[in-house]
Amino acid sequence: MEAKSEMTGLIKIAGEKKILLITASLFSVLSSLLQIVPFAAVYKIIEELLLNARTPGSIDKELILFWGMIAFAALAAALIALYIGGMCSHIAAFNILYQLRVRLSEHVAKVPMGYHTKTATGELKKIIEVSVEKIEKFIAHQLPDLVSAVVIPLLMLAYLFWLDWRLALVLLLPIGIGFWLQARMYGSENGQKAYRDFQYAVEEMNATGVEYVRGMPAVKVFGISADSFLTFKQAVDRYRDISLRITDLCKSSYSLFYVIIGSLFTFAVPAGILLFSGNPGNQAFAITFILFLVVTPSLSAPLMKLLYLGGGLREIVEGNRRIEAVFAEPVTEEPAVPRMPDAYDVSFERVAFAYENKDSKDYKQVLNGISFTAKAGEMTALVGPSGGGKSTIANLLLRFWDVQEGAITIGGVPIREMGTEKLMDAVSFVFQDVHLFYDTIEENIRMGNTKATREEVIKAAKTACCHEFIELLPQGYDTKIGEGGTYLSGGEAQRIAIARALLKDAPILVLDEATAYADAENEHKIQQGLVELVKGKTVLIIAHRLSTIRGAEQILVVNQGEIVERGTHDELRGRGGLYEQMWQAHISAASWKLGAGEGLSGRVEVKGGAGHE
Ligand SMILES: Nc1ncnc2c1ncn2[C@@H]1O[C@H](COP(=O)(O)OP(=O)(O)OP(=O)(O)O)[C@@H](O)[C@H]1O
Repeated sequence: MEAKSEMTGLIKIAGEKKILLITASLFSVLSSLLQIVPFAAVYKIIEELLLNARTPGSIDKELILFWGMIAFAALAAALIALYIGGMCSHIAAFNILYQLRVRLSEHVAKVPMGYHTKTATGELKKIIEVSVEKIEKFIAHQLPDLVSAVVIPLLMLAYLFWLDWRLALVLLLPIGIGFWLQARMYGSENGQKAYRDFQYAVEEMNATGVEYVRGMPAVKVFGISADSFLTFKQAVDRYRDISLRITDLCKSSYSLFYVIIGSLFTFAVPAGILLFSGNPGNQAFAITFILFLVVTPSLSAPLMKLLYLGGGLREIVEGNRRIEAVFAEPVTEEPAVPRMPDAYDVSFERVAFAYENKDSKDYKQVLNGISFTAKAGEMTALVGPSGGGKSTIANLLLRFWDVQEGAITIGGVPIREMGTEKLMDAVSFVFQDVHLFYDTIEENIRMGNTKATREEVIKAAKTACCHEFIELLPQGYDTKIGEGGTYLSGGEAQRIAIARALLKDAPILVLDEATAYADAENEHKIQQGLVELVKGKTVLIIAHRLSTIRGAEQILVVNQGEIVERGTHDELRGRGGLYEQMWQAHISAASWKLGAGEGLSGRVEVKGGAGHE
């Protein structure tokens, strides 16, 4: 049933360019028909030669020349028809490719942001690039080929039946057996599973191979070559095993198919001799028999092609299944009339959330009874051990996923009722992993507010402490990121993200403090940029360095999906709980560092706090 719906999807896609595809198929059939004409011409020539074999002088040379010209003209016309058919199928294919990619992109833009995890993004990239490309190849090349691979043998067989149905019937038998063997093999559950496994094994091997090469620096630095190579090796081993399994499964039916279809004329020979021996004087039969011997080898080629094209078809059916799976991904529910709040307090009310494992359909509970209010104009910090659920809380505010229990509101309006667009207008975020687009620095900053002037972009860049390093780039603000070896450091990229957020100037700000940029100068500059950014906003910050959020109006300690402590820095320190332990750990780690930093509250503080000189 599944395979049927996959084929339906494929036909639906192809149906969008029906006229072009029908034209392509008609020209392909016309070309196939024209390719048969030379055989008829040869038949006529052989007939003329044999009928006058005893008196060569009476051979009608003009007739031979005529049929020779017909054969040539038919071949030339077949080529032209093939060309026109190919053009139509290519135009259809590229249009379908374009529409499919646009529709896929539009759809994934509407699915919840939580869908775009690293694995899903990799998978999506593969679907948009590889699977869609395969459909293009199939429509542009294989569909016309498929039409002619079906039509040519059918026409040839019809012609052979017309010439001599007995001999044609003898040919039909091995063809039937050959295809029955193939259908039995590929149609079996075993065959289909092996084929699916094979595709996954190829993809896994490619992916781990790329990962292995990409991770080479880490592999060398940490001397983990054996481990990282192991994953790749295991993928190659799996590919080898499944290839052997498929070979084992296919070897008899494929060899038989190849031998039978490749030597069709050997079936015609004994039958022909048998029929001829019954009536040795039948010259007309002798001519027909010779023609059978000439035509049957040409019948094998399209039949073999049919088998090869069947393989291509299976591949795109699998690709189409994945495309359909993306379209089946539910989109974020949008309200009919989006509501915009008039205040910007953020409230979580008894929020519970579990991640769904799509493969096993299991749920992993990560948040329970989360309730807090982040007041407008104040900073609320989320701290706590790794894996406690801080990022999940921040992501839920951005509607990466919808909560399963409780509600999240902004100024009293549930975020579901605001709609994605209005929610995105109200919230800016600066994550640890900053994505920079292949565009100029100026445009990368302007993404925060597409209407901003160049002066406003520069002002934001200055506030975010980016201006200096941008000015040093070859073309300043017009430098394209990723071109001519221009790449930014992690710290510089984060400052660009801060400039973007400054330009956007949304009333709510979600910050995931960077942990990676240990270099003191970068860190100091990021902090400076942030001080400006957070002014007057509802700030929700995931803090990894407690010194950054000492001045926060509210600190929430998140552990194992629950808020276990809440208060200001001084209140929490006095309680001697998890926060105090974290603080002690923080200052003993910080005491190893030298230099001064500035907290987000704007207060200058000495790294390491008490006990550090
Ligand atoms: N996309 C996801 N799918 C499934 N589980 C997830 C996903 N993202 C996070 N988790 C799990 O949810 C739990 C909470 O993770 P979360 O990233 O929210 O914690 P965190 O406190 O922000 O951690 P860290 O400080 O290390 O970033 C963890 O057990 C994590 O493995």
